[in-house]
Amino acid sequence: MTETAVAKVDHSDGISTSPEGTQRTQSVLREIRRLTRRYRMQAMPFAAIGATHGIGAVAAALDPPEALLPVAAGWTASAGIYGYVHRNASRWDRLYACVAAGSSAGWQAALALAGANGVTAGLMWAFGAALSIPWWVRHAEPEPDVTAELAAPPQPREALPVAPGTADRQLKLWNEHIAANGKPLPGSALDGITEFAYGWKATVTLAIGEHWHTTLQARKSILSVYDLPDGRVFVEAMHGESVRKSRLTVLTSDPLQQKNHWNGPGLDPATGKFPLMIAADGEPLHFKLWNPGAGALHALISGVTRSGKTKVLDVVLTEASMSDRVYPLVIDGGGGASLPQWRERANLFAGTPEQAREVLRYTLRLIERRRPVVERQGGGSLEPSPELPLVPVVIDEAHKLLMSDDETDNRDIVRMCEQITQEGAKFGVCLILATQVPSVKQLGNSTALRDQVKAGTIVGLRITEKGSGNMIDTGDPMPEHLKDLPAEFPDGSSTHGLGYMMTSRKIRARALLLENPAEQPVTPTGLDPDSAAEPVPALNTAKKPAETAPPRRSSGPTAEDIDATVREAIAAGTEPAVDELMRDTGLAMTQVRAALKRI
Ligand SMILES: Nc1ncnc2c1ncn2[C@@H]1O[C@H](COP(=O)(O)OP(=O)(O)OP(=O)(O)O)[C@@H](O)[C@H]1O
Repeated sequence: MTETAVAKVDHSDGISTSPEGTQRTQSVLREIRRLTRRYRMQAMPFAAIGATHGIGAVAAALDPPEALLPVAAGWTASAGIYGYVHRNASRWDRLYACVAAGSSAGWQAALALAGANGVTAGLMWAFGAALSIPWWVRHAEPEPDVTAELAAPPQPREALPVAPGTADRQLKLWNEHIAANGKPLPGSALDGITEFAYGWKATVTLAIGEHWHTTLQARKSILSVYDLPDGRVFVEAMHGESVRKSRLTVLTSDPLQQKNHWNGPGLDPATGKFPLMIAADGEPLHFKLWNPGAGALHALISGVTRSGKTKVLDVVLTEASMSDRVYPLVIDGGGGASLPQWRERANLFAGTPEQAREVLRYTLRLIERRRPVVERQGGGSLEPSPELPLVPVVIDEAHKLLMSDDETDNRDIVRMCEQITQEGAKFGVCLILATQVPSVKQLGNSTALRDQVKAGTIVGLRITEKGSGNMIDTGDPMPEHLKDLPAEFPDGSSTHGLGYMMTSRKIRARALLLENPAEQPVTPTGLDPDSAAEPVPALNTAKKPAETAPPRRSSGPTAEDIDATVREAIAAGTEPAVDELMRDTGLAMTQVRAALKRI
């Protein structure tokens, strides 16, 4: 017998651990995990009935007054569970939890008095089962068809050699309907076909004289040849290879159709990035907060209402606030209604335009505070660390704060944002904006802001207007316009979070979903001593816009506000020169000039 044929034996207990045995155990464990995940909601009533029975049995076995103890503990637990549901769940769940917790408390007492093995226990199980029915009906999910999945051996995500015959079929179809003369890509070759969990990948090489953009244009024909619905074929550049080559991904099933839940912090301090989206081939796409050695990165997240922008910001803010090297500041352009979960959790939270101005001015002053730090380290850019954290200013509904109209003059906010994006990166300060459309118009018509943000990370979710994706068409052509992203998947579920991240991969992806960021812990992070010396604006005392609204311009600063800001800056040591005052106050040149004249 050869050595490899001998099953490994664990001599400590004599259990055979042959590879087949391990595989079987792993697949049983996987199946148990899958069933637990899938049926956890359905199993909840059984857990509650079992706990009620257990408490009743313990109490019945004890004599008074000790018997009171398990009942008291059970009642407290019932009240606690109800209290938790009351705070966190919908009205239906609250009502259900109220009835269930009340019944459980009643049955605990009944079992304690009448004994836990007789008719009372039977009645209690019958009552519990009846009460479970509305729960099961409400939480019933359509059972996915897993017959094929169960019949086939489990497939790991990474590429596998294709089963004989499968590649032949793909190749035959390609050669007959795509690469033949008179077909969309005559003379093209399909190589290196490999299967993965959701389909197959290959390399396409076009005939001499052709460019891979032609393969991109042939996507619809490829879909038709392989008989697939829209959105299942992706063609990507192979950077560093011949322009004739491209990577083809063909999905036989769509992993984006399911929600992909965020499952724990993933920010890597060595690279400054964390997984934010899952691409159509199941690979993660990373959001970069900073570039090691090159400073902080700005970002733009855009998409129509209900496309999932705020949820993307929730993931970004959770990763930031769980890291000991990030100190996030939050501005909610939606008047505090967009990111309410961050009101208490962010280091600073601005819910009104006036508070937003305060936070932006403060951010500009932090940049100034950090100038000597960069000088002390001899130039370059600051590397985020627990002693010197990255300061991202996250602005949701940024278009509301950046766009001006007849009623509102927000040019000072645009100017401050421009300044932060132009100067902040090397001082570890960045701007992360969320707008409805990735257009320069929504950035207050500031091409400076657009150019800076474009150099960072762009996440484009679904939009509805054609000509608006002008910040997205950078580098390689997009496989599809954001406007063409579907609002619903074929099964009728919404496509929230579906879009593209402008990384080296231009492939459809879906953002990870974090249902409730408030459940995640926050890592206390302090600013570096230079930044910490800057007085923090007292936002809680900031007036609401309604109280400050001047008659003509609802949220622009009044002349008195501007004069007061300029006076304060001069009193704090800023030279009374226009440039210096613009830098320290974030005010526009005309505003500073007018204020200096008035003062
Ligand atoms: N990645 C995702 N996966 C699955 N569902 C998501 C995802 N992102 C968001 N959703 C769901 O979509 C809905 C809308 O999300 P969200 O509030 O983030 O949208 P929005 O673009 O910020 O909308 P608005 O502009 O109206 O604030 C939410 O109910 C959320 O649960």
